Amino acid sequence: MLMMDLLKAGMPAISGITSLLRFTALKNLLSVPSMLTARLMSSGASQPDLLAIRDELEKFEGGSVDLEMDDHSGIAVMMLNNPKRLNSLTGKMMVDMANHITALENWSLGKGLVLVGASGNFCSGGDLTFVRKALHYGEEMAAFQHDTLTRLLNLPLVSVALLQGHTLGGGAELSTACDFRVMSSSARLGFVQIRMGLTTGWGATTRLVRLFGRQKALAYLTSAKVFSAEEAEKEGLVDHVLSYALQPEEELSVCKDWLATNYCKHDANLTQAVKASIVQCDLSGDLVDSLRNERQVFGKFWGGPAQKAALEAKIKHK
Ligand SMILES: CC[C@@H](C(=O)O)C(=O)SCCNC(=O)CCNC(=O)[C@H](O)C(C)(C)COP(=O)(O)OP(=O)(O)OC[C@H]1O[C@@H](n2cnc3c(N)ncnc32)[C@H](O)[C@@H]1OP(=O)(O)O
Repeated sequence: MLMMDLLKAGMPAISGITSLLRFTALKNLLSVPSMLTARLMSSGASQPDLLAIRDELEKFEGGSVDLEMDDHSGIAVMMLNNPKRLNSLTGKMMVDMANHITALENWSLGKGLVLVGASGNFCSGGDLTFVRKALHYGEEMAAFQHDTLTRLLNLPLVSVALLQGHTLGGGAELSTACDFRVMSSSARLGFVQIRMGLTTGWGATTRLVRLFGRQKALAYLTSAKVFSAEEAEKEGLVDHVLSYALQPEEELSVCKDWLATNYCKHDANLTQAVKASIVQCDLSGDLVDSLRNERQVFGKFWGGPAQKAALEAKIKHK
């Protein structure tokens, strides 16, 4: 879908070089089957009905995901915005993110993307208010998130997650769907799903094995260790730690510069071509099979006794 179609679909007017996209109900945006869906169809597996799932998820309101696309620098910022709940994701935020990724897939001037949370926190996972109401809907939510985050990973842009404050559970999963991770020196990062009576719901098992190998993936997911920035850098979990105490907005600006000066300094067409070639090399049936298996396992635990006990216990992942 082209930018013109987005405008027709009801986006606010674009002013100057910055395209500020805040929209909630672009129902047509997901009508183009994504690469992942197309592969599921061609592999003959039963196809998740992403449009129906999107309509269900949209009912779980709260927060937003906002997108700013700067045509001049070619760098976009996608912000998770649910700060009172440390930017944990509601169903509506998942739908917002999916819609924005469609816009980014069609951004011809784009080179890079920063994924960040509002007010100094990246994301503390699924919004537990949403989670409690959606205990019947685990595999469907997982299918939707797998599609969205595979599309994020495969964007023709160089992406970086800026990890500030808390990056926990699903938040840590989101960070693995970006090409790079930059971490604030005081931030914390942990794959705490097992403490919540769960396996990964948003595809991080598959991505962690591909990124760091099976041994590290096993260690992160079974220990539920919450890493400091220093520990995360030593592990290779993050690519860069911001060295001095800055305000969250200053860190965003430093992170954008880090991305722009290192990986987005060349022509947009070329940058996109390099990323698209890498995605092409990386695509294999294994990814689809692995994600399908991952969400079937997740579906067995979601809504089960261990998750319910964890929700009762109101655990803090310190
Ligand atoms: C479905 C995805 C699933 C997955 O597959 O991975 C998950 O992500 S499950 C969720 C995993 N995340 C959690 O379990 C986070 C639990 N919260 C904590 O551990 C702590 O809140 C914290 C993140 C360590 C922060 O502690 P602290 O600095 O002491 O702040 P507060 O605890 O007072 O938090 C402030 C405020 O935010 C609310 N909050 C935090 N996380 C969530 C969340 N995931 N969902 C909803 N709300 C969240 C917290 O309840 C506080 O609100 P108030 O109580 O109203 O002040």
